[in-house]
Amino acid sequence: MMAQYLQIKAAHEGALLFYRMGDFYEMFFEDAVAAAEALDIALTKRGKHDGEDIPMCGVPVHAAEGYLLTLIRKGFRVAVCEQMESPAEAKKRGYKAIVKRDVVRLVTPGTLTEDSLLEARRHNYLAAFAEVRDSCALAWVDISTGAFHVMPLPSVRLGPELARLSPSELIVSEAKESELYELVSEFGIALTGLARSAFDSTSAEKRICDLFGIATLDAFGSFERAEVSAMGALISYLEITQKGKLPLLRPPQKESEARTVQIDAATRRNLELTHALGGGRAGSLLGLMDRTCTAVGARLLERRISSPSRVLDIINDRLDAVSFGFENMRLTRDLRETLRKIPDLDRALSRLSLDRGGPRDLAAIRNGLAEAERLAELLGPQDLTQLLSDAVSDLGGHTPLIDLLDQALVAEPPLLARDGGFVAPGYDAELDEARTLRDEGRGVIAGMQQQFVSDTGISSLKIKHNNVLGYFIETTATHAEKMLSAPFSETFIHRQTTANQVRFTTVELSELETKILNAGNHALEIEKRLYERLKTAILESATDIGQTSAAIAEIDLALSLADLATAENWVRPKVDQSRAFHIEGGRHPVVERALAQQSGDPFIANDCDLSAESDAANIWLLTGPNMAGKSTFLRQNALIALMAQMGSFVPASKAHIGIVSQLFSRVGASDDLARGRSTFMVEMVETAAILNQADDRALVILDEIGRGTATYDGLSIAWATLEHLHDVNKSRALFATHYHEMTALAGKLDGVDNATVAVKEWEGEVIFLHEVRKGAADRSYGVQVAQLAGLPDSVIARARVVLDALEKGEREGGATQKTMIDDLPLFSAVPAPPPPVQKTSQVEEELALIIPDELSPREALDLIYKLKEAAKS
Ligand SMILES: Nc1ncnc2c1ncn2[C@@H]1O[C@H](COP(=O)(O)OP(=O)(O)OP(=O)(O)O)[C@@H](O)[C@H]1O
Repeated sequence: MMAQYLQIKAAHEGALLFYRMGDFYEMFFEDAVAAAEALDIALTKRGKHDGEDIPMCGVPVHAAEGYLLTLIRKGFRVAVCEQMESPAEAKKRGYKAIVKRDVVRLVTPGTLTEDSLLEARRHNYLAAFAEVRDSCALAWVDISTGAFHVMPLPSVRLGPELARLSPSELIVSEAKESELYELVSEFGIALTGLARSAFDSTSAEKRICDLFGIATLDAFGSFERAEVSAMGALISYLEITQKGKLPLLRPPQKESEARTVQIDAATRRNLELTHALGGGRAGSLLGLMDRTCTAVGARLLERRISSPSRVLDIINDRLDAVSFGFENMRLTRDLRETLRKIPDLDRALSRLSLDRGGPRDLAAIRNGLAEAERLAELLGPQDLTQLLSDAVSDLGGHTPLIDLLDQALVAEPPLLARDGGFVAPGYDAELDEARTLRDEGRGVIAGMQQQFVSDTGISSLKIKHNNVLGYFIETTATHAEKMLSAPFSETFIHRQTTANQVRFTTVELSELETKILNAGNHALEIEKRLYERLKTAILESATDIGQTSAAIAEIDLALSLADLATAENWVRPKVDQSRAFHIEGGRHPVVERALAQQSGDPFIANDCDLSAESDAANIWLLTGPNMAGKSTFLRQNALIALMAQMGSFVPASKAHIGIVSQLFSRVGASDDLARGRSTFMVEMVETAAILNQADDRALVILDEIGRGTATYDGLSIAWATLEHLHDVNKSRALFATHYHEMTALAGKLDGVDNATVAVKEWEGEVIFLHEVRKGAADRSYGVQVAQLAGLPDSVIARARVVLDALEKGEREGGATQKTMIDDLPLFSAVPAPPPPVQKTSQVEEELALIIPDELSPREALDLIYKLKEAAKS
């Protein structure tokens, strides 16, 4: 057996081998050591190899999925090796024959299909990046849904695309593995190197044609060599991991960077589009916007947020659909009730195609398609928008399949086909008979016993069962003679005589016995056969079911956005080809929700107008105190543009947006120590990317550029950056800064306006109004904010003295500033107040004296009144 293990293991280097032995997957040698640690399970040993103990650990087959998930999350790949025959079959080949085993599947992060291993509301992409001569391409699939896409992609754009798609695994040629390692690991993606041959574009073309059963790739459009190579590599990897059983993929859809808003990785992170800075979905725009009722709808929402469109017709079609839902809220509610009942058709289909499905997947298809027809009935009579009417026409046409599944399946089938019990009674006569025999076997036997009693006249005759004889007829020895002579001896065949009993069988009884014993197995076999038949019927309609599923996703998304817009009081934006950017009463959706939940404070809505003449810039230079709401304002405007272009209503009272082609944001500072970059370096790298790429259709938000270095260096960089954005990039931009000197630029550059976030000063404290107004701020109120944050009073007092001195110095001219600093009163000038002594209150003192166990209920109540009084004074 070890020889077999080692041979299989050698063919699957780099993966943990789950070696099936009966009801367990066992692991040996270093696999066992690694898995035991990763799974926190016991490490034992079994036998010896080369004189050494063999380390071993195992997981039960029925619980294997959970362990698989942990291993995959921890970065392992797992080769699942099954027994290909039963031990009895092996024995037939010889007493010492080893059960045949083979790897049936290689489980990797990008090739998961089980519900328990996947997030229902997120795609799980496997991507491949290929380079052919000077051109490159990226292809990606989600084998759990069949989605398949490809696009040409210059290698410099790989990072942003990986950030957009966030695949679980990326395949590259072995030669590129080390070059891309750093980039890919930054996104937490598993990197897999494949031999160059997997990327060969000539054999790739054949592989794609074979998969889809087409003669030439032209059937799907025209593709560059690099695209073909990337798609071919994906398919060849699927062949390796799925051991030849290929998932049901849709024909590859060609995507183009030119059709979606370009958003780089840093901007995605900063704007917290699909993940909050803390890492999770909660707190992100996606988390806030997701009101979808179906998993397919949720996945579509994530795709839309990650890839807002810049094609006007597409945007308006989507907005029309949301408007329909918005204007027909009652119908929307009814439709959403129906949508909630629709299971994940795509994932059920994919499991069925890979033979990893079960009866519940059959039922999921039946229920989903039936509800889709219901949706079509509700929507059919309406005056629909283009997108919705296209979707509705893809919902129906499944009646024969639904009828078939309806008749064939019970209402709530079990998970596994193995145990049977999913085919409805009355569907198959043979199955019904087999089940009757199995379930009512005792009843049938009892009937037979009755018959024998009346035939023989022996009232004590019984039919019994034991493990040696099976079913037998038993009479007391007194009737032996009668039974053993004609005419009964012709029917009753003697089996055994004991001290007091004689036992017989009959042809009829042994036939019935065989039938009963086999009935269970027979019923299971029939059910398995029917399962295969139903599965085939479904897979034959896979393309249509896929289309229905896509239509469900579109309808769900449009209605969920309508529901959201109604609940959150959002409006339909006007989107056109102009260079307008005019928002009235704009809000930051996530901050607004957080305020409502935490403090109940209202969010202050603000206007923003960056509308620019053709080929000119329009930039707002935003100054204002710390904590006033500058970053929030910047982000909310970027988010509003993005939401409008993904086809959603927006958090504003009015919005007019001329198509934005690129969105850039440089907000907040973060170190990138892992890549050896300081805060300031990261800031400069990101700013450089913006200045090198932004065009006159870009929307740029820059927050406190230059703050990570010395004041004058920072100011100079910020100044020059703003000028470049204005003169060269000509973008629409929002620029927040604490360098008040920069407000002078508004007078010099046509397209620059000053804006500020208002605060009120009251009794030495700042009150944040969060109102954005035209004009410049005079100061930053940093010291007041520091005081709010709880800096020790001594530090605040000292900071005020230093600030006064510095400001005085500045008023009197920069040259004298050094003298002013030298002249700063030393600490002795402002005696530091003694550190505050923690005073114990009267209530606390009294509390300390209480011995609770010695109090009667009455005394305890009196004490509470007393303490409450004391607390008031
Ligand atoms: N329009 C608004 N209405 C209500 N509250 C707001 C608004 N804008 C911001 N806030 C609140 O003020 C807090 C600070 O906002 P923000 O971080 O945008 O300030 P900032 O001016 O960028 O500060 P800093 O200059 O210190 O980075 C937010 O967390 C939010 O709670």
